[in-house]
Amino acid sequence: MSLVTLTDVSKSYRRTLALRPVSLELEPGELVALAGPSGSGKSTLLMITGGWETPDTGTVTPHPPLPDLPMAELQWDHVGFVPQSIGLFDELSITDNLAFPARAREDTADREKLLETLDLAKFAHRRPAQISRGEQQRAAVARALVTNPTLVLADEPTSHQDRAHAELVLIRLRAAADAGTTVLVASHDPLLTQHADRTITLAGA
Ligand SMILES: Nc1ncnc2c1ncn2[C@@H]1O[C@H](COP(=O)(O)OP(=O)(O)OP(=O)(O)O)[C@@H](O)[C@H]1O
Repeated sequence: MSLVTLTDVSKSYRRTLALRPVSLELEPGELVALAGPSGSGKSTLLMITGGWETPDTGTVTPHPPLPDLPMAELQWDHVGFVPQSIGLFDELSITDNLAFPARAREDTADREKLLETLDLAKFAHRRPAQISRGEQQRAAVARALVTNPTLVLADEPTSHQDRAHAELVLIRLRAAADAGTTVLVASHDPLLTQHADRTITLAGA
């Protein structure tokens, strides 16, 4: 039984076709690479999957263990998100940025270990403005994983990483998938295919 079913979802913004109709099933515990040329709709598909954008056509259906609720209501408890824009709280330390999604959860990841795995331990008490863009991006990955979510949607999570740190990010996402989390990663990074179970490629214009 799949975790999420997308059926014929498509989206346009005025005259721009952002996403051609696409159907896909995400299975529990798989890491899926979402590829395709710039502008083919990868971010749009992630936003639709997470319920933050409404498709013009088609449906997004969660299946157990996801609750039968609109996808947008499942963030952060069930759905972790790594946005392209990173989107950390500026006024909170990295540790507190992780504490925020974890606040209502009993079963959360070990935050110290998570930060260590992503080479962030020494930045735990700094605020986002006091660390580099790549470090901020890895903190956004940690935030998405801290609740041990059922589904992670990650938009270009290695775009600000050097090769070694990109590997750390992908290894941690792979570990989440191996532990049962479904992970959908939009990326141009060729390293991703080495860690993914399969690749879905969106057609360009
Ligand atoms: N809010 C918006 N208003 C108008 N057009 C938009 C909006 N969001 C996305 N688009 C357009 O929709 C298309 C798909 O955008 P999207 O960001 O989903 O592509 P992408 O495959 O993620 O691109 P990239 O690889 O460059 O990040 C693009 O042509 C983009 O310009």
